[in-house]
Amino acid sequence: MSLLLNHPNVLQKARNEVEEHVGQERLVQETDLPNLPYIQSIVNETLRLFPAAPLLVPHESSEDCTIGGFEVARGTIVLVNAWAIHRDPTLWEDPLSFKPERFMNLRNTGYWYMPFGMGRRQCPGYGLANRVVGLALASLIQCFEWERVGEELVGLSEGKGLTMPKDEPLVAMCKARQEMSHLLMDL
Ligand code: HEM
Repeated sequence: MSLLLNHPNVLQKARNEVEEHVGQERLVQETDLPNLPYIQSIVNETLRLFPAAPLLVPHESSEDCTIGGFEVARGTIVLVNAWAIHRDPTLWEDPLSFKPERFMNLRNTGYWYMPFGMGRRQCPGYGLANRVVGLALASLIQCFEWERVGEELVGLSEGKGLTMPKDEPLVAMCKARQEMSHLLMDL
């Protein structure tokens, strides 16, 4: 939401997608998600810039190996800096900009995108997490108008903690959309 408030054009594009594929006569539901690739791209792009586990979780190498020219002995604890990989300018064009479009029609993200880790110990909850976050975001966009509290952009600085919490909690203005009030009143 913070990124969307700072990029109203992206928010508008996401709303257009929901309007086009879901409309105003019913609430968005899980089965709509495959038809909402831009919403999914917003989730992907957010997790690229702000991965919830920036260093993933510690792994232990099960055998001697070489990673990027470094010899890693068996039994070494290895931390993968997904945050740095996600912002590497040799892997991403304009890496610090919030551009959900970069994930549209991208079939394979390769080894440079790993908000849920990778391989055998990849997060088993990633499908559930993507659906829950995508559906929550789509619902917030479908049902409410969102605005910043002032001219100033929402601060995106990171607080302390392993999961990169926001430094300051988000404060925003939101109101139910007139067009959706007939559905919201029945909830
Ligand atoms: C946006 C939400 C989530 C993010 C960003 C996330 C991210 C991650 C990451 C980075 C790992 C470590 C992968 C590695 O070893 O390198 C992990 C592991 C794990 N996650 Fe998630 N996760 C999310 C939601 C969930 C949910 C909803 C569940 C369960 C329903 C879940 C269950 C697990 C479990 C059990 C592991 C340990 C897997 C293993 O070590 O074999 N996660 N997650």
